[in-house]
Amino acid sequence: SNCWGYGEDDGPFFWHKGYPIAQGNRQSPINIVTSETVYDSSLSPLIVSYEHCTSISISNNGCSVAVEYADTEQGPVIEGGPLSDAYRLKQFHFHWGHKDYHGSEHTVDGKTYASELHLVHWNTSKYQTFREAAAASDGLAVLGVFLEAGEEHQGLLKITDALNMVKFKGRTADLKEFNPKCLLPKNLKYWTYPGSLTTPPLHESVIWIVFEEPIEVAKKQMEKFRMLLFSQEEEDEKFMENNFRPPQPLKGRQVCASYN
Ligand SMILES: CN[C@H]1CN(c2cccc(OC)c2)S(=O)(=O)c2sc(S(N)(=O)=O)cc21
Ligand SMILES: [Zn+2]
Repeated sequence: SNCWGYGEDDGPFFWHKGYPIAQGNRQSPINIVTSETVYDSSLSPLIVSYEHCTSISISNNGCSVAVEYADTEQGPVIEGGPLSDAYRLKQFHFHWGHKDYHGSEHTVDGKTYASELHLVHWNTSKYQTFREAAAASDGLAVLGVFLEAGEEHQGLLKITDALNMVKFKGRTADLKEFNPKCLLPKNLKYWTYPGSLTTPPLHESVIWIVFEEPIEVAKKQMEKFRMLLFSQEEEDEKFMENNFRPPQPLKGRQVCASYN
């Protein structure tokens, strides 16, 4: 099991002890200062090809809830935008807070959102396995989507209705044919910058693509994430919430905007 977490004695401020890269030069998340982003006209539109979506399962891995995808040639891929290669979807997961006013990892001019969805992809053009890609500087591409409290999100219902089946750490449930395209915002304007995984092992291997427009989810859908547990059955109940890392130093990186 992980020796890191989000508590007072194993949370983000302690991670550097086991993972010195935590104090590296391209750590994530960051606060996106919109006045300092640079419009990059060379950024082509992002191409999201999620047609063949063979989701397998949804699981509580003790730090988040994740939906895993089969690792097949014709799986869901993204390309274009800041990417020089094709990146295949491996899993998506969420980060959220104790209340709706916070919970996202990236912030925008200091604004926090209720939650942040991460769709994790790996570079299948250059690397043979996910593990190999996860340690390479251009190995991963993660799409970040902000969630804010508002109208009920129909596409997310299949996920939020499945959460009671994976309440405890280590639990997995079938979740077939879930196409996450419905979780993307209407407007695919994005910011992009070179960063890292936001949890240990904190590899500096992620090209981040963060959409500006949040999606709306109902308060009762957000509440369902907060009834998940960090703990296993038979352990003291610890509600899974505030599983987000705070913004990290930019260290001179430039954040590019896909739009002017
Ligand atoms: C526990 N969370 C991570 C698990 N993974 C991971 C990555 C690389 C190596 C590895 O073990 C060697 C596991 S992961 O790729 O699924 C991701 S993506 C991600 S985030 N929040 O930056 O999008 C965190 C993690
Ligand atoms: Zn994440």
